[in-house]
Amino acid sequence: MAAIIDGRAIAAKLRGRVAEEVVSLAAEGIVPGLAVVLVGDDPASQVYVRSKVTQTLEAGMRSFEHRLPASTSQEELLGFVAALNDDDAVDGILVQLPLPQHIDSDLVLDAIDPLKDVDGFHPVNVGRLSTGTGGLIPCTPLGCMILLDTAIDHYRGLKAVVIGKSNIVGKPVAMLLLERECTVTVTHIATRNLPDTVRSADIVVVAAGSPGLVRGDWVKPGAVVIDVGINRVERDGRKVIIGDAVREEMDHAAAVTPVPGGVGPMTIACLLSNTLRAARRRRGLPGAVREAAVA
Ligand SMILES: Nc1nc(=O)c2c([nH]1)NC[C@@H]1CN(c3ccc(C(=O)N[C@@H](CCC(=O)O)C(=O)O)cc3)C=[N+]21
Ligand SMILES: [Mg+2]
Repeated sequence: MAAIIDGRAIAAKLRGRVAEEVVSLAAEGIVPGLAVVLVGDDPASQVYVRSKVTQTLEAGMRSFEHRLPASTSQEELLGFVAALNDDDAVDGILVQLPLPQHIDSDLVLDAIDPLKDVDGFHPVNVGRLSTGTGGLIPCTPLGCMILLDTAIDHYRGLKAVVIGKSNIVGKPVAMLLLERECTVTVTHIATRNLPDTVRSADIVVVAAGSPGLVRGDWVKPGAVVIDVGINRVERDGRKVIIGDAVREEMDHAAAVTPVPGGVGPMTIACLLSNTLRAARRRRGLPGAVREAAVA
């Protein structure tokens, strides 16, 4: 039977550690603050932003929630980001994606102060990740690594197959696996013989946004499967959330993450940890939770 990696419990533990560090920072008169900017009224985004705000407050940090109308112009949003860059109470800035069609998200991400870029999407942080020179690491990939750490002691030489090549998950998680000296193959929707490639993997990270893509016979016995997919589908007339892997077919895996309750909760816990890290870094204080969580 595959072990089920309990993302909810591991995320709760990480949030607890962040909260403890927030208490010790408060003794030095520092309260980390996270600004979350939501443009428009996408229902899924509203739910995520609500969780982010609640969990930020629960960790003892300041939350600045900004809801802007869908009609906000690119110039207005850029001006807004500039003001948050200049606001000393703001340690972390997250602009919720996706943005409305008329806004160029790359321009907006480029405008965020890299030191406050808790999503790790700014080109400076992307570059720092690829050269292994510090910087802020994207939350979902960081969460994947913390979950993997519960199932894997030695990464060196293991074969990792990433399915998905997004800037948000696929590419950065590949970099983190490479950093651990895995042999990394990044695959995607155009990859030929995808099942055969996946069958060679000791570690499978699937972030394809394709419900039930990874079947049991794609997965080598003893492999670890990290499922990043969050797909809202209808099953027997009920709306449910499923991942990119068919979990009922994964008994022969060593460990798998559930959906929900796997990677998702880790994403927000890592956002809080990145905010704490940004607050320390900006003041020239040494590291934060991440070093302890991802050695
Ligand atoms: N700038 C930016 N940064 C993000 O990090 C970002 C974003 N934009 N846009 C949307 C995606 C999605 N995302 C999730 C966060 C938490 C869960 C989560 O907590 N999921 C739970 C609940 C799932 C549910 O009920 O919807 C779970 O998987 O168990 C999922 C997805 C962050 N995102
Ligand atoms: Mg999940």
